[in-house]
Amino acid sequence: MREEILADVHAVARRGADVIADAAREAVTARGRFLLAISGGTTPWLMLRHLADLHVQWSAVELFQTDERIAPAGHIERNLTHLTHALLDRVPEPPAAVHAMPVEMPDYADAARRYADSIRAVAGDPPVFDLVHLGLGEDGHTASLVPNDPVLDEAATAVAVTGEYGGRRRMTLTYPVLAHARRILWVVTGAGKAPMLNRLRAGDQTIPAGRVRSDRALLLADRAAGHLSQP
Ligand SMILES: O=C1O[C@H](COP(=O)(O)O)[C@@H](O)[C@H](O)[C@H]1O
Repeated sequence: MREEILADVHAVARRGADVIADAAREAVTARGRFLLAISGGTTPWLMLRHLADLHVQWSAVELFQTDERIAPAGHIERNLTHLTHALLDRVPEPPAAVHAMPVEMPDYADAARRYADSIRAVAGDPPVFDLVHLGLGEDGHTASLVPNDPVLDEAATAVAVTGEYGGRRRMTLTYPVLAHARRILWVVTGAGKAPMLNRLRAGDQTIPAGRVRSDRALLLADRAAGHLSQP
């Protein structure tokens, strides 16, 4: 995994936006479209605000979600709510498509199947995203690949639903999809992430994030998260 340790959250957000915009230009030039999956939590939104200001051919971008909390439309805990405010409300033209995880459907298993179908229809089988953005939880989770959940062993499907985690069930992309991505962009900030980030960098497969393929990955971290622990 390549890595860049930057001064602070603002530098990470700006660099993350630049990396995504560059990847978009490259993908659009090479293949006429850019397939992007964005994670949730709290870290991505500053980066996406910067991204909205950069030159990207949005009409060639298909946007997917890496994970989503099962909650009503517009709920503050929904990643889509923040994605909308940070990016979709700000871009000069709408993306070609925004593929929101259908977490309002009553049958979660059916919802996951439908999302997997829509990914396959756009990104192929196995699906290949141009860029998947990932964050890192303080417990080592990434996307909603959360500790001690059967979702970690899902190899047969691109999308799965977790048990309750932090008060909500969640829908998530699974490891096989992440493994086929052309690029993975890790964006990790804050001192609270330092212990897990060190384990991720060490390739510790006992944490969920450590099981994501690392050879096509770029890590952007601020100094607070990215300082190396003493041996
Ligand atoms: O719950 C989640 O947490 C992780 C980490 O979020 P962060 O804001 O601490 O970076 C995130 O990557 C994931 O998508 C999200 O649902």
